[in-house]
Amino acid sequence: MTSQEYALELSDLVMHFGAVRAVDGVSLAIPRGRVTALVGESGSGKSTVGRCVVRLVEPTAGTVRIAGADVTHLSRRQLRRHRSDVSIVFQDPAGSLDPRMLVGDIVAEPLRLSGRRISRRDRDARVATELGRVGLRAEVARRYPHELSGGQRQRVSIARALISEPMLLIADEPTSALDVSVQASVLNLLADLQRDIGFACLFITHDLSAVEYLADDIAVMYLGQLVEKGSREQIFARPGHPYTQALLSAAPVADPERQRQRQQVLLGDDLPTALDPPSGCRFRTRCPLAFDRCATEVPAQVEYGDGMAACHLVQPDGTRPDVRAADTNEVVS
Ligand SMILES: Nc1ncnc2c1ncn2[C@@H]1O[C@H](COP(=O)(O)OP(=O)(O)OP(=O)(O)O)[C@@H](O)[C@H]1O
Repeated sequence: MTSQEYALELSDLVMHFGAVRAVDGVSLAIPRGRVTALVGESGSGKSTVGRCVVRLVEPTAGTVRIAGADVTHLSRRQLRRHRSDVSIVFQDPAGSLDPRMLVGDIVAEPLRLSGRRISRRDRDARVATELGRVGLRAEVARRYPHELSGGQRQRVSIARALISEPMLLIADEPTSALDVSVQASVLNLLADLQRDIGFACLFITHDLSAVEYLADDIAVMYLGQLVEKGSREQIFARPGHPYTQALLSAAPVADPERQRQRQQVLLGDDLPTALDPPSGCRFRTRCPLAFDRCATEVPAQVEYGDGMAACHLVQPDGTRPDVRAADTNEVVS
């Protein structure tokens, strides 16, 4: 693939906040029209990757390319005007929508900021179309955010993000602040819109099961680094990295029979800090399979199936460890 065929390319992206190594050398490419889920626990650096892409923060090092163009050092203003547009939907719609603005003005804001002239009538028509696309009636344009439910507000955020027809959408935990009862409908809406419109998407989530029907590819992040990448099929069927295996074992399974039979690997809550990550493999302090080499040698990213895994126990011939077989760990059935 040439650079143009990727909606997003991150090369060795680094974002340090002082001594906090939030993102520490992430390389990732999303082809146009495809969805990559970026998964990992809270604090692993996922949101910071998304914020670097839309330039809410300026990366410490590395490059961000959108549709082949290096946008790493453009100002946010320049980025906005860039032909290859990128939008973001945040976790909390209440915090990201200005409470003093009417919904219609919120949704139309990207059109105003783009600097292109557009008549009031065309603008209102675009807003009505966009609200319709996300399942809201046109009258909602004359309401304020506080008059809407959480799910409706997140639909407004999605309408605002899509009105400028971005090639790339960053969706940062778009359903995790919502009531469980509406999470699925917002997730389905995003999946339908992505299929209809065909934008590329970086879908940030801590919940692997949420991406099973949405993602083409999955990238797994741990303490600022990617530990595994691969197609959705491969990650679910043959996860290579012990961390991916543990995350999958913790995700709820719909089938009660499978849920009973599977083994869950408990990692505990003791995620080390990004201030002082462990030497060698960063996952080793929680890995049930860690051995001497893991403390001294940073694992290389080896080719594994259709992606990569960074673990001393994964081999390019497809050999992989199995965390459930580890007898040194708390393994529960
Ligand atoms: N502006 C900031 N200043 C200092 N540290 C920050 C800043 N933003 C993020 N961090 C730190 O960077 C690390 C990664 O945070 P980030 O929010 O990217 O993780 P995350 O995986 O998205 O988690 P969450 O799901 O909780 O948002 C954390 O240790 C966090 O405390």
